[in-house]
Amino acid sequence: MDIAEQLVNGILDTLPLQIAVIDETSSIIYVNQAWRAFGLFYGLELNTDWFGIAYLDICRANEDTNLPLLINGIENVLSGKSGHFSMDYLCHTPTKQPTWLTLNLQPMQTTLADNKLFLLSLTNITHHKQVEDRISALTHTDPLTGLANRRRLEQFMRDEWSRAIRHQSSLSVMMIDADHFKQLNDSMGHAAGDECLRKLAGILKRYSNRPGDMAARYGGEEFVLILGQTTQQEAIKIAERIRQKVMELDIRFAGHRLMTISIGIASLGMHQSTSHKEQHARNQSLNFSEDGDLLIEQADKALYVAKKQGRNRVEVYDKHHRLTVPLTF
Ligand SMILES: Nc1nc2c(ncn2[C@@H]2O[C@H](COP(=O)(O)OP(=O)(O)OP(=O)(O)O)[C@@H](O)[C@H]2O)c(=O)[nH]1
Repeated sequence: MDIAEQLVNGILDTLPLQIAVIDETSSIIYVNQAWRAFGLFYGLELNTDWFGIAYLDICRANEDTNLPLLINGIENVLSGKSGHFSMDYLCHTPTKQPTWLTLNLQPMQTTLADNKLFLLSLTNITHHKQVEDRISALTHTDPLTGLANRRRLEQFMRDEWSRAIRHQSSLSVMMIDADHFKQLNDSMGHAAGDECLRKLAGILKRYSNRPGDMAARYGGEEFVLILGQTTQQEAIKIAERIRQKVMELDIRFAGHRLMTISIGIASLGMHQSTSHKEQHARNQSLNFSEDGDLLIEQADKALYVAKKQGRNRVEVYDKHHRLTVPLTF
C-alpha cells in the first residue's frame, strides 16, 4: 500500500459516515470502519466479511429497510434510471435506541473496475430529527398549559373529521370557556388566573386520553375538546363530569364566586331517530364537505347559548337552539 492509498484508507476509516461501495448487482465491494462498527449493533463481528453480500438482500431482510420506496430508489440508480437517490428512514437495531439514517446512493466517477461502481453512504441524523421533533412540539403546544395549540387542533380536527366520515363513526366537539374570567383575574391577579387555566387544562387532559381525542387551548380562557368515536349523549355525560370537576377545584374569587365553566357541544351523527348510516349519509349530503371547522363553529354557538342561559352549564347545538335563540355573530 503506497502512502496515498494509506492516506485515503485512513480518511475513509476516520469518517463518522458509514460508507460502502457496491456494484450494479448491489454486491458490496468495500465498507469503511464506521460501517463495520454499526454492524456491531446487529451482533455482527467487526471483521465480518462484507465482500460479495448483496446490499439489496440486506435491505429486503430488514423490516426497517424493506420499503418499496427505498428498494425502488436503489434499483433505479443501479439500473441507470436515475442519477441519485436519497432517503431518510428509521432504523431499530436490537441493542440501540431507534436511529434515523439518511441513505445516499450515486454512481462513482472511477475507472478502477470494468463494472460501474456506486457510493452508498448512511448518515446518522437522529440528533437533527430530535431537534426537529422538539421544534415541531413547541410550534404545536400552548406554552401556558402544555395543551395542543389552535394550529395543532385545526390539523387534528380535519383528520378526525375525515376519519369519522370514512368510518361512519361519531365525533363530538366541546367548546369550553371559563365563566367571569375577567373578574377572576381582576380579583386574584393575572398570575393566579394563569394557574387556574393550568388547573382547568389538567382536567381536560384527563378526559382526552384516547388516540382520537385532543384537548387544546383555543385562545385566552377558551378550550376545545375533540372526542373521537363519541356520540352526543356520551359527550354530554363527559361535559357534565368536567363541569363538576372544575367546581370541585373550589376556586373562589370576588369574595364568594366559585370558578365555573360553560360548555357547548356539537356532534357528528346526532339524531337518535335515524340509523348511524343514514345520519352520515345525511351529514355528507348536507355538504359538510371535508371541513371539520364546522363542528367547532357549532360547538361555539352552543357555548354562546350556555353563556346566555346563565353560565356553569352544558348546552348542545341542535335545531332547537337554532330556532329559539337568536344568534348574532
Ligand atoms: N390569567 C390569564 N387571563 C387570561 C388569559 N387569556 C385571557 N385571559 C383573560 O380572560 C378574560 C376573558 O374575559 P371575557 O372575554 O370578558 O370573558 P369572561 O370575563 O370570562 O366572561 P364570560 O365568558 O362571559 O363568562 C380577559 O380578562 C382576559 O384577559 C391568560 O392566558 N391568562
